Amino acid sequence: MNPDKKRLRRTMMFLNAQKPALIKDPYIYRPDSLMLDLEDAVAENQKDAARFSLYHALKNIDYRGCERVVRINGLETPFWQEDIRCAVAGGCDAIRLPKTESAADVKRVESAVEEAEKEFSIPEGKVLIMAAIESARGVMRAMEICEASERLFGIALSGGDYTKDLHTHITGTGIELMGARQNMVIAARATGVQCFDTVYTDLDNMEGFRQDVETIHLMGFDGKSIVNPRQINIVHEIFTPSEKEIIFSEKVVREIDRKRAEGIGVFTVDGKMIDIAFYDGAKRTIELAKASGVYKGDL
Ligand SMILES: CC(C)(COP(=O)(O)OP(=O)(O)OC[C@H]1O[C@@H](n2cnc3c(N)ncnc32)[C@H](O)[C@@H]1OP(=O)(O)O)[C@@H](O)C(=O)NCCC(=O)NCCSC(=O)C[C@@](O)(CC(=O)O)C(=O)O
Ligand SMILES: [Mg+2]
Repeated sequence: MNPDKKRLRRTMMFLNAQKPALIKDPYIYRPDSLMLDLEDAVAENQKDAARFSLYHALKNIDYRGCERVVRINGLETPFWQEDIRCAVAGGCDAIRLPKTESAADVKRVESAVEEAEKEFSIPEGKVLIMAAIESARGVMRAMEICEASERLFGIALSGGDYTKDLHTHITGTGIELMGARQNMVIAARATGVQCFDTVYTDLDNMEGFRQDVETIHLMGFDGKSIVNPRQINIVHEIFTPSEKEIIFSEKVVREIDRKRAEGIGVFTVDGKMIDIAFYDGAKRTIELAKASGVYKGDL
């Protein structure tokens, strides 16, 4: 398995691949992933120019550890195959397929990526895939989409197009996204891939943004698509375990190991009932703290 499938992706920041001012140094904001967009941020008559900038940016800029995902145009357009060739030739880490509706959609992208890897002598399996789900049909097929390819690391909800398909709109309350969010995060967990929430476009409403991120964090998402560097710190703060959570998780892991050796199954830590069911969650918190660079312990 490509180890990058499981990498940390709290923030996945969109930027227009055509705009030199945006693509020249976005790593300075330290998002976990960059999503260089060839789709909706690029006007129809600018697709060639955007691909040209994208290729040169991927070839020449050191993005200093930020993952480089390229959002290609949809399969219903004449652009997507050339988008994949340019992205793979440039050395991207992953392809984001918009408007995914079925496993067959993912497989078409998988074949094109395989061909491009051969054509440009890229090691086989290097380029990963993520699928954005932007319709009711896609949400209902989330599980088959998650299982469509060994290269697929995750699925992402795209709320703008999805709510349009649902005959509603983004309200800021999250009510209109509830069913899709729940269905997608369950499908992702059931199949062992990651799950990402949609963008929040009301850029000046930071309190609303914080509430939105807190909600999706509690729902079990791995991270969020974002559109602006001002959104990064809030997502990282909420998705990075706090010192208190890390210390408690360490105690839980150590106590479960100790008590298990003594033949004791249920006990308390800091006044809270603990048994084996808490082990994996505590371990996950420690792994997340390590991946986020905030772990100082020795577990
Ligand atoms: C919104 C705005 C124009 C505001 O610009 P402003 O300049 O007013 O912002 P400021 O805050 O003033 O910027 C302060 C400094 O940060 C720099 N800076 C800003 N944004 C940056 C960035 N993204 N990357 C790097 N740098 C950035 C800026 O250059 C400045 O640098 P400097 O001048 O040096 O100080 C800008 O953010 C932006 O373009 N965002 C990305 C938009 C985009 O790609 N949309 C398509 C994807 S969504 C979609 O398609 C819907 C979806 O498909 C979604 C789904 O799939 O989930 C669905 O269906 O829902
Ligand atoms: Mg969209």
